[in-house]
Amino acid sequence: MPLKKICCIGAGYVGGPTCTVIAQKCPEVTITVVDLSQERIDQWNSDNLPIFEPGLDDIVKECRGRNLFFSTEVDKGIKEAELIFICVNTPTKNYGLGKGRAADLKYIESAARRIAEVANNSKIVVEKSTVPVKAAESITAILKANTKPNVKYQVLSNPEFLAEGTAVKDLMFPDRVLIGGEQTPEGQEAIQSLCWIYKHWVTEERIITMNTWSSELSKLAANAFLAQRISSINAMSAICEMTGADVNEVAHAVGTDSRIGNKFLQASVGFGGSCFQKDVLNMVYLCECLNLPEVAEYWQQVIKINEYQRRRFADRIIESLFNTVTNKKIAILGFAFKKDTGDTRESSAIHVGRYLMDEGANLRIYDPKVSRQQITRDLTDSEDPNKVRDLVTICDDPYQAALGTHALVVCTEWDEFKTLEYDRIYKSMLKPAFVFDGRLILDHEKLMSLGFQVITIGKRLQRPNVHRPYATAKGVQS
Ligand SMILES: NC(=O)C1=CN([C@@H]2O[C@H](COP(=O)(O)OP(=O)(O)OC[C@H]3O[C@@H](n4cnc5c(N)ncnc54)[C@H](O)[C@@H]3O)[C@@H](O)[C@H]2O)C=CC1
Ligand SMILES: O=C(O)[C@H]1O[C@H](OP(=O)(O)OP(=O)(O)OC[C@H]2O[C@@H](n3ccc(=O)[nH]c3=O)[C@H](O)[C@@H]2O)[C@H](O)[C@@H](O)[C@@H]1O
Repeated sequence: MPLKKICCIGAGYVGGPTCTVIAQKCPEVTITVVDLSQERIDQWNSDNLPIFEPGLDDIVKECRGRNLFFSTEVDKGIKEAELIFICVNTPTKNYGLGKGRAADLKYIESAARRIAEVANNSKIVVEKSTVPVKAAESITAILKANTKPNVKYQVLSNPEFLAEGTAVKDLMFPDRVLIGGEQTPEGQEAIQSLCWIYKHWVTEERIITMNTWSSELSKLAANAFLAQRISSINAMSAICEMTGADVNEVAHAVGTDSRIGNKFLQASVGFGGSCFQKDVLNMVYLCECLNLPEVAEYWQQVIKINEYQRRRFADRIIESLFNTVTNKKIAILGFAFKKDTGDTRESSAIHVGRYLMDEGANLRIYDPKVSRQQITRDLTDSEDPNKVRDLVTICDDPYQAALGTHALVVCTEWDEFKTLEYDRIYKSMLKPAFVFDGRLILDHEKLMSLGFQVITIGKRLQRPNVHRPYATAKGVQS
């Protein structure tokens, strides 16, 4: 049951932090995280880790070179390990059958084929990546079809629930660890081996075991439920803006019902991140394949509302700025998909930025953790490569970003945005100076008292003589 050597294929947002925490909690186990990307591995072996996660640097320093190793020697890592985590990316397919909805399993498959090719003793293979139901069956089929004599495999599903920005905390104190496996003696033995790892720091009642398919579906279901809550509160925010209700008050009232709970009810410019959209689309595709069109449509609506929310927010900016943003300077505060991460995958800031650029706005962008290169890559229009050069300035601080602009747009809820010197910012902006708070994090009363015109999500902030073409155009009294 006790394991000595583990390999993790994929040194990304999941593989890196997960194995770092396992290495810290299981000092008697050696863990090698392997990746095809030399650049990523070099970064993991440097003082500049490839991802920003609060608390991660210290643990990496503690374990690296002791029982935690980062390497590009994929085959060696596989050969030596008794248990292999597959933590490769599973993006939405952008070609062929299921394009735009199905998960692309090519990285999973190539990892499985590599294992089958080089393994010369038995392995437990753990699917940690988020995958469609029955992916473990495909991995098993690939492994078994290529099995060498005396090599046996057990494939487990052990989905990861960490959120970026809180990865270390989530890994140290998980709500639950989920392990799915075959309901056979060999399957149960493999499950117990993986349980042995987690039991180093997770109490037994938080380790849930079940059959493989339930485990795979539970991960998709959890993300779909979370995304659905955000779309539900964002749908409410649209009603609030039209009626005078306040979405924070509604969220509070709804969330105090203990059956509903108060988490994930923060209205916003829309959810981003590499997983919610991908996993809900994956669920939609699964339902379509299972000939469940009504169920597919139900989950598709979660994505539709998210797209609607981003578009609606951008439209409010344009309408409030007297129906045109052409040649206007707009400061974007925050580019990451949420605070405390440098990740921009599917960030709503990208979508809002692109909508405004399509209208000819000049963007001045500031984010404390996202690199210039990343912002440039995210906003580059392949059909018009000069657009970013002409319309985007990336700034080193929020004051520089705000200088000479018509409006500030908060896209990420970074704590530092709450305590900026807004009187100084107001003075440096063109008048009327607008603030669009896409995260409901600012002190709106204070901003209005400084002279700002403030527009936010899910709430109408009234001031006499405030220009509100958005509200009046929709027939609402201001
Ligand atoms: N990012 C997150 O917060 C979470 C992600 N997940 C899931 O975990 C999986 C991984 O996600 P991330 O870590 O964000 O992806 P990522 O893109 O950051 O990392 C994946 C890594 O796998 C490497 N890779 C791909 N194929 C390989 C191969 N055949 N051999 C060796 N290395 C290979 C890539 O070079 C890359 O560095 C996805 O399925 C995702 O849905 C689950 C929970 C949280
Ligand atoms: O499978 C995954 O990848 C992970 O996806 C999410 O984690 P993550 O995307 O890192 O971050 P979240 O905190 O869930 O936020 C996602 C997006 O929703 C937004 N959000 C979140 C909560 C909320 O109330 N309102 C809201 O708009 C965030 O700003 C962010 O853009 C889940 O929370 C994790 O449990 C899961 O493991």
